[in-house]
Amino acid sequence: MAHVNAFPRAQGADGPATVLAIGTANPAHFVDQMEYPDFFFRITNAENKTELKQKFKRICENSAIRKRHMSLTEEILKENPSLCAYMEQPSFDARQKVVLEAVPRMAAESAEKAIKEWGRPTSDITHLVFCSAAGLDLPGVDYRLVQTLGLPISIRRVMLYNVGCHAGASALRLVKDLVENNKGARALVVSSEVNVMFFRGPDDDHFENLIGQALFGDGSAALIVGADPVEGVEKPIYEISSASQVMVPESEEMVAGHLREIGLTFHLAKKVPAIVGSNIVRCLQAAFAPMGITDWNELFWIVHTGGRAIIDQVEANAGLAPGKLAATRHVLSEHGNMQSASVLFIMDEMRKRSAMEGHATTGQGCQWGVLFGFGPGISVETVVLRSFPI
Ligand SMILES: CC(=O)CC(=O)SCCNC(=O)CCNC(=O)[C@H](O)C(C)(C)COP(=O)(O)OP(=O)(O)OC[C@H]1O[C@@H](n2cnc3c(N)ncnc32)[C@H](O)[C@@H]1OP(=O)(O)O
Repeated sequence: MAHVNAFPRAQGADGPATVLAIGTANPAHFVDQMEYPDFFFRITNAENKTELKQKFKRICENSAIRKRHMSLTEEILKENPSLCAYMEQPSFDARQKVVLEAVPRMAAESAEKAIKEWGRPTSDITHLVFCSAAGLDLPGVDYRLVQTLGLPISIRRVMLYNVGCHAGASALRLVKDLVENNKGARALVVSSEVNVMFFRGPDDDHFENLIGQALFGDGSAALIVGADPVEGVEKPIYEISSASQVMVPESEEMVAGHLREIGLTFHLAKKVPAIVGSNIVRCLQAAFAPMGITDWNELFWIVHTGGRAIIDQVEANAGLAPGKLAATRHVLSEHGNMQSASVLFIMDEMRKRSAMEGHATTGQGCQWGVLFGFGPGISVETVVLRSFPI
């Protein structure tokens, strides 16, 4: 009988996990946030709900969102009236049809961009982490990506499916463990999100549905992550220095989603922004105790674009100077809430604007940074990043 020592033991990397490339993609179609209330109430045959429309309009105006990219075009919505109903008609099949085309297409596009920036052959990719909150299909989008991108069939795949908005940060936490414990590993991390599962018409008694209709947009982001970058070949962007997760006590139904024949119904409590805000300093203290950092303005910041009020609460509770959340607010404005992809988009925006503004590091001149992912329950992911010189 073979002894257990006959199996090769994984050897750890020397250094920490490092982001080596980032790519993003969105559907070409987008909606102007100021024009959206007229479109939304027209396409859902709800123009008689004038008071509700006025309130929706105010929320769109206060959302700090300029535009959102969407897979759902007017043509698709007209062809599938069940998507425009509130909850009267089963619509799961119609939703799945859009999801099954859009999610892998955007995923492949963002991954191709990341691989191109990275500059090494796809045969060097050893792990694939894929996350999405949209739809279910087997084999999953991870499998399809291996085929489309020509990745090795021996690639080690992990799916983070229907985790929620914090999954982009969860993927960073997971990939840190994967690449630091497998010497030479190179992981492709892909998030691809569409808001197709929960698009629906308005209802007088369910205002939180309309909050969601005002916030979410579609997008995909991909990263290449590995430890010990090869000098002269790979260009490090951020080190993933630590990653932790916490469940906010007694928050089970604060943010919740339930998948039914009518698609995904969700619950958003009014106090979500306040609760997220009141937990921020505790998470920062735990994450930055090893470095002795207590001034949160010393950090560069990446915050999930849950909604303008959530970002405001984080800013106020951490006592941040104006401009600290500029990259986050820019992604909110241009894309809305792209669920798990949002924080990965902000990582990209942060390094690009750092270079454009002439900063010394990829973190707007700061050495250390924090990335916050928020999701259902209320789950909070805190990731400590270290920038690199530009
Ligand atoms: C945890 C995560 O972050 C994970 C996720 O991504 S899930 C999505 C999380 N996002 C949210 O929960 C949205 C947070 N909210 C916001 O960002 C802002 O409220 C907004 C941009 C949507 C609107 O901005 P605003 O107009 O300044 O907000 P505010 O004045 O508080 O609310 C406007 C109205 O909506 C109502 N409202 C706000 N949130 C509501 C909710 N969750 N459910 C029902 N009604 C709500 C308010 O009661 C208010 O109604 P009245 O005008 O009748 O008083």
